[in-house]
Amino acid sequence: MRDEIKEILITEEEIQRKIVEIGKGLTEEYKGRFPLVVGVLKGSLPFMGDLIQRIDTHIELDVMDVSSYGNETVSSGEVKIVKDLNTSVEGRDVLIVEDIIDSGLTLSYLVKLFHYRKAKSVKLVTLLDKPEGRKVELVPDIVGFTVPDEFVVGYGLDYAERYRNLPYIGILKPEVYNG
Ligand SMILES: O=P(O)(O)OC[C@H]1O[C@H](OP(=O)(O)OP(=O)(O)O)[C@H](O)[C@@H]1O
Ligand code: HPA
Ligand SMILES: [Mg+2]
Repeated sequence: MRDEIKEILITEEEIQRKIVEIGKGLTEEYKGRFPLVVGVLKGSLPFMGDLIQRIDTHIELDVMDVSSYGNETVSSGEVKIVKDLNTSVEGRDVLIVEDIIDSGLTLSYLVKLFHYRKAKSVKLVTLLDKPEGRKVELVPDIVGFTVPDEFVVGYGLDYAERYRNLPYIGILKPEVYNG
């Protein structure tokens, strides 16, 4: 374990077991429907990469980069599209894949955007849900784990772009971001 990590919240094994379970459910749900799976950069990359291998039916993949945090631990509240999809969502079953829902600002923006762009359905799967962080009402369709109101890192989640490559989810020691 790295020195800057106070505690491991979710181990690598727990994450991978959960992904198999979520993948089974999504396989049943999307069989014969060719959903557009949208990963939200950059945090969702490890989760999306592992999850799609557990969805045993045809999917199309795209990514979108939306940012509201910059290098801070608190959302600025302003959602910026850094990179849009290459694919039209019109008439498509869209599955958004996220690493975490915290304030809900990023995802409520995306869900509204895809409805506005006439998606047939929009579902949201997130590895982590931090309900105490919510600033807008948003209930994800599928949640891997519920986490406490602390800044978590690892498995895609960063602090100032670091720690995304940890295979587990951990809590950072406060002195790391308080200087
Ligand atoms: O519910 P919210 O408060 O909106 O927070 C969740 C979003 O914030 C993080 O992304 P970030 O903007 O940090 O970009 P990143 O994935 O590149 O780290 C995370 O990956 C989610 O996309
Ligand atoms: O707890 C978090 N950790 C990392 N990135 C985040 N983006 C929203 N919440 C978090
Ligand atoms: Mg981030």
